This record gives sequence, C-alpha cells and structure tokens, in this order.
Amino acid sequence: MSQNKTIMEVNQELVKERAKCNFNVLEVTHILDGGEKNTLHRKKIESIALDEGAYKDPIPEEYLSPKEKYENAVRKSCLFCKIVKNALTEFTGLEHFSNFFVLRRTADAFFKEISPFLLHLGMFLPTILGQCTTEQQAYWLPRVLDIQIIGTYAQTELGHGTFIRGLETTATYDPETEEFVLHSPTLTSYKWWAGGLGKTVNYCIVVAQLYTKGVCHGTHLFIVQIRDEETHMPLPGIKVGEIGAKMGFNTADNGYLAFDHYRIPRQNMMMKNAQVLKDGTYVKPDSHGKLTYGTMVLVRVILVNEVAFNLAKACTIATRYSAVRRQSQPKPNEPEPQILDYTTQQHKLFICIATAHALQLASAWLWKTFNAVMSDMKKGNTDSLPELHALSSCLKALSTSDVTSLIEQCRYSCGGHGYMLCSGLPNIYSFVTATRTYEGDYTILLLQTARFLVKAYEQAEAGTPVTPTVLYLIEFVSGKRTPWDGSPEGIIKSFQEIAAGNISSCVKSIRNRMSSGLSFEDAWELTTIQLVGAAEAHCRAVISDTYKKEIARITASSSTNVKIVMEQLVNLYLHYWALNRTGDLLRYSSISGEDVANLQMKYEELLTLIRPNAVGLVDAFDLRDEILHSALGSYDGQVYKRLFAEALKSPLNQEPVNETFHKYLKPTMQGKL
Ligand SMILES: CCCCCCCCCCCCCC(=O)SCCNC(=O)CCNC(=O)[C@H](O)C(C)(C)COP(=O)(O)OP(=O)(O)OC[C@H]1O[C@@H](n2cnc3c(N)ncnc32)[C@H](O)[C@@H]1OP(=O)(O)O
Ligand SMILES: Cc1cc2nc3c(=O)[nH]c(=O)nc-3n(C[C@H](O)[C@H](O)[C@H](O)COP(=O)(O)OP(=O)(O)OC[C@H]3O[C@@H](n4cnc5c(N)ncnc54)[C@H](O)[C@@H]3O)c2cc1C
Repeated sequence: MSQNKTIMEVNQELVKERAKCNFNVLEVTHILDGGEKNTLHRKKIESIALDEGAYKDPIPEEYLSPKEKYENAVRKSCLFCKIVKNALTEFTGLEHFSNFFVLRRTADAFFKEISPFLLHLGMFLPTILGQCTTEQQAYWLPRVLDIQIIGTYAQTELGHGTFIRGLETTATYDPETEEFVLHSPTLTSYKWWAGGLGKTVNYCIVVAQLYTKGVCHGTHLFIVQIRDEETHMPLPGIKVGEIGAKMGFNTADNGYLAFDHYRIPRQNMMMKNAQVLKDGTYVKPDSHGKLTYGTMVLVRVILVNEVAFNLAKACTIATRYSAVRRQSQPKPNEPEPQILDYTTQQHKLFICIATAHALQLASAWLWKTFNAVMSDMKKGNTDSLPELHALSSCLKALSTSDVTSLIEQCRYSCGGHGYMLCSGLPNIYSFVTATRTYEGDYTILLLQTARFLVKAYEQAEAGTPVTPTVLYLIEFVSGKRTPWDGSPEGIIKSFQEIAAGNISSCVKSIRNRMSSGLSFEDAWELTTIQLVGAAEAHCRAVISDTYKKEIARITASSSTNVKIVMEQLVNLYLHYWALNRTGDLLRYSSISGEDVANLQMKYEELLTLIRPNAVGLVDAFDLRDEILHSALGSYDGQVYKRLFAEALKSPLNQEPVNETFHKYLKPTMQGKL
C-alpha cells in the first residue's frame, strides 16, 4: 500500500480493523484497476508524480486569496505537466485514455479544487481527436499534447446551455478572404462558463451557428486563437475574462468570451463531419446529424468513471474515520462503540462502497461500448449511436446524481468534523455536485433517454427488433411476468419490470392525452415527470445488471473470500435499491408485504456480514493520502493529531492577539466605540 511520506504510527483501531479483514485487499485493488498490470502502471505514474512531494503547497490552498489560489493552481498545473510529460505524449488516440484516467486521478494530489488545465485535457484534446480531419489533427495534436498551446471548450452562452440549437454566436463564411467571421450579436450570446477561459488559455473551441451563402446550417465547431502566443493579450475583436466566484471550481478560471466580427481561417472549422469548401459550398455529414455533439457523449462516458472515483475517495475518508471515532454508550459500563458499529452508520456507508464498485464497472463497460460504436462509425455505420446516446445520457445523469447525494451522506456520517475543509469532503462535494449540471443537466439527459425508451417500447409493441439494453421490453409487451423470488437475479428482473411498467405508463399517458386533443409535444410535456422516472428506472436496471454480470465475470478466478465479499456488495446494492423503490415494486412486480419485510431483514444481515471487511474494502481503493487530502481519512487513522495540526495552520493562530481586539473589541467592551 503506497502511502504519504509523513509517516505517523497507525492508529490501533485501524490496525485491528485490518487484522479482521478476511480477504486479500490487493486482489480487490487489481479488480478495481482492471487487472494487476494496470495497478502497477497506475502506481508507477503516481510514484513519478508524487514521490518527490512537488504537489505540496507552501501555504494551505484554503488560506489563499482567490487570485493567489488561481496563480498557485497554474504553477502546479505546469509542474504536473512537466513531471508527467512522457505519459502525456502516449496519447495518440482515444484507446490510450486509460492513461488519461490515471493522470486525472493523480492530479488530485496537486489540486484541492481544479486544475485550470482540466478542459485542455478533458475537452479540448478529445474534441480535436473526435472532430478534426486527419490533416487537422496532424497540425493541432502535437501542439496540444506538448502544451505549446492551451485550449478549452466554449459552447454554453449566457442565455443558453441546454438548448444547443438556440446558441446565438455566428460564424459567417466570407469566400473573398476564405475566412469565417465570428460574432456575438447580443449579451446573451456571450460564451460563458468554459473552464480555463478566464485567464489561462490562448485557444478555444467555439460552438457557433454556421452561415454560408446566406444559409444557416446549425451549430458547428471552430478552433479559435483568442490570445497572443507571446504576450497573452486578448487579440483585437476578442473580449474575454473570468465569470467570478463559484460554489467550487474556484481555481478553474471559468470565463466569458465575446467576438466583434473576429476573423479566423477557413481551415479552423473542425471538418471531420461537415465541411465548407473554399467557394462557400456546405458539405453535409453523410451519416448522422448529431455528430458535432460527439465530445459531449465522450465526456459523459468519462464522467461516470470520474464520479465513481470521487465516491471512492469520500467513502474511504468516512469509513476510516468511522472506525476510529467512538461515540455514545448504548450499553452501561461498556466502552463507547466505534461509530462504524452502528447499523445506521453502516447503512450510510456501505452503499457508498457498493456504488463506487457498481459505477466503476458500469463505466468500464460503457467505455467498451463507446469504443465499439466509434469503431462502427469509422466504417460509416451509425446504427448504434442512438443507444449509446441514450445509455451515456442516463448513466451520466444517474451516476452524478447518486454520487452527489452519497458524498453528502459521507459528510453527514462524519458529524461536525466532516464539515471541516480539511476533512476533504466539502471539496469533493462541491466538485461532484457540478457534474450533475454540466455536460447536460440531470433532467435533460434523462428526458433524452426517455425519448429512446418510448421509441423502443413502440418497436417492441410492433414486433420489430430492439437494441440489447431494452430487450426486457419484449417480454413485458408479450405479457410475460416473472414471479418475485427475492434472488439477486429476481431483483434485477423486477427492476426491469419496473422500468418497462413505467415506460408503458408513460406511453399510455401520452396516448390518452393526445386522444383528448393535445399535440404530441404538449402530451409529452405533461408526462415528463413520469418520463424522467422511467429513464431513471431503466438506468437502475442497466447498472444493476451490469454490476452483477461484471462481478461474476471478473471474480470467476478470484479467491473464495474475494468472491464472497464482492457478491455481498452486489446484493447490498440490489437490496438497497429494491427497498428504496418498494412503491414501484408493489405496483409492477408480484412482491408481497411479507417479501418486503424479508428484503429488509436480508439487507440488515448483509450490513452485518460486510462490517468486518469495511476498512479492507476502502483500503482496496488504494488511494494515496496525497490524493485524499483528508485529516479524517488518512491511512494511519491519526484523526485527532491531524485535525489539530490543521487547526494550527489557520492564519488566525499565527499571532496570540488579533489586531481587531485593539481596534474594535476592546473599545466596544469598554464602551468607547
Ligand atoms: C479522465 C478525466 C476526466 C475529467 C473529467 C472531464 C471533466 C470535463 C469537465 C467538463 C466541464 C463541463 C463542460 C461542459 O459542460 S460543455 C457543455 C455541455 N453542454 C451540454 O451537454 C448541453 C446539453 N444539451 C444537449 O446535449 C442537447 O441540446 C440536447 C440533447 C438536450 C437537445 O439537442 P437537440 O435540440 O439538438 O436535439 P433534439 O432534442 O431535438 O433531438 C434530436 C435528435 O438528436 C438526438 N441526439 C441528441 N443529442 C445526441 C447526441 N449527443 N448523440 C446522438 N444523438 C443525439 C436525439 O436523441 C434526437 O433523436 P431522435 O429522437 O430524433 O431520434
Ligand atoms: C462548474 C461548471 C463548469 C462548466 N464548464 C463548461 C465548459 O467548460 N464549457 C461549456 O460550454 N459549458 C460549461 N458549463 C455549462 C454547462 O454545460 C451548463 O450549465 C449546463 O449544460 C446546463 O445548462 P444551463 O446552465 O443553460 O441550464 P438551463 O438549461 O437553463 O437549466 C435550468 C433548469 O431548467 C431546466 N430545463 C431546461 N430546459 C428544459 C427542458 N427542455 N425540459 C425540462 N426542464 C428544462 C433544467 O432541468 C434546469 O432545472 C459549466 C457549468 C458548470 C456549473
């Protein structure tokens, strides 16, 4: 287990917990990393980046002014890139994204909030890979990978984020000069939000309405230089700045950008899918109309992994702390129990461990699906894109929403100390809660999935083939039902029945509303609460099914105890969500009131079975202390010593008497103010 260089003796509570653990922790680490080779590779990169302590701050980040915080984050972004440059140059294509995940994870040691370079690697680079022609990539990629230029992705405007077709920035082609003229006609057309745009980047991908020969062809993507490469001054015709203080992301210098008839060469339109020829002729993409939305699909896929990782961090902190913390005295004359021994505490935490596993595996599966669809698309086949869009949308929505709630639950589970910034939990929360909004708001993405589900339901009704993730609809429309048996497979089946039942109710509501005279749009709108519920139920069924199948596949050759504990977590996940949805179960499956009581008993038994392995399970995430940034969650469990050490760092503790005593307190107390 690689740990922080500041070695303290390990707290005896954690020593005992680790001795109790009955499975091989390293074996689970390998499962979570996708194999021993990946674990070794990850550890190597972490070691290169962290062993020399370059991530350390002279003054804790939280005590810096906003400007100093930003400057420190830029300094460390450059340092991080310098240290890991070799790993970066391995990015020759999307297949090397596993490195990307490792680097992203390692970078957390350098930033309590966010690197101003996040969008350079997280969106600028992937958009160039996904939206540029081979020739364009040959020109841009070396400069991007070598950090000779730094870029971001500016799509959202002050007036529109969700509704991309409503964006107002224009890119009008001028065949005389073979240039596009970018213009921001209104205040609401100002680009708003792009990370790194405020002060850091000199290039930017801009999403704008393309006009050529007097016709608007909808939104397209352009690479735009916005600052001088030598002086970093905004170029003439560009208005750019930072958007101000936020709930989190305060070192990401999210920015605004406006154009005043700003000219860029024709070659700066990203032309992999659609082109504008020299004379202004527009060449349409011949396959699918939404290919320019490709980066969003990719980043939605990535975000499932991202939030799983953040949940692993949060539950590592909360579980280790709960093993160290003792509170209350339920039995007279007995020692205070570790709070981890309270069933309600186990209820708060073990679902977090199970969810981190479920999402990690679902994200690996989604990643494979994404690559398979991309490879089909290279051959000109876009048939599976709608299913990928529906899957990535609902998985992004549900994972970010679940994880946001569960991280807050981890904070609650740490009592008052969880509220301290030095617990690490507030920063994790403020980062993750934004993921629910950006890259497609929760509701919007579930409604996109619902669109797909309603169509799939109609296909199943009509007897035409449906895609793999909605095969359960065929059984449902044929009237076949599986009697409730309480087994894990049975619970998953019932989740599919809930999803199918919900979709069927939506279809009925829409049809009833239309037959009473409403338009399709109005009938759809009035049904959107149910549609969001149906998409959520579908996604829960997909995650549950994938989690169970992937664990069975991956642990086929694992040691017995690893198999057992992994299965317990799968069952815990299934029971937790079944109990959470008893209303739906009673409505759409054959479950009885007594079955619900049995489900509850089984869930409580699972908590007891998992309890002795809890610390081992979070150790298996193998998160270095430098990445956790937590006084409560460090490997050594020296919670109180670390909390006190953090308190001593407060600027207020650097002098015995603060000057406000002489200025205000004393005069007030002496009635002289
Ligand atoms: C590892 C390191 C990682 C680090 C983490 C990275 C952090 C990065 C940090 C990031 C920071 C944050 C960065 C940021 O935040 S960047 C900004 C992100 N912004 C958004 O995500 C905006 C969300 N809005 C949309 O996506 C669209 O406007 C929607 C989809 C809502 C509507 O759109 P539109 O009004 O145009 O469409 P329509 O509703 O008429 O539907 C028409 C048809 O099109 C189909 N359709 C729609 N979309 C797609 C699609 N994508 N692929 C394939 N198909 C698609 C659709 O199913 C329908 O099909 P059909 O039903 O007709 O058959
Ligand atoms: C931290 C952070 C970083 C970001 N970084 C970037 C970036 O780098 N680049 C970039 O381009 N953008 C970025 N964004 C912007 C982000 O993508 C948008 O904020 C997001 O897509 C949501 O759009 P919106 O803000 O317009 O919300 P709105 O669409 O205005 O949503 C407001 C509410 O209206 C509801 N709503 C909207 N339309 C409908 C509908 N049709 N049906 C039902 N309900 C609806 C939504 O569900 C939501 O509840 C970032 C945002 C954040 C918070």
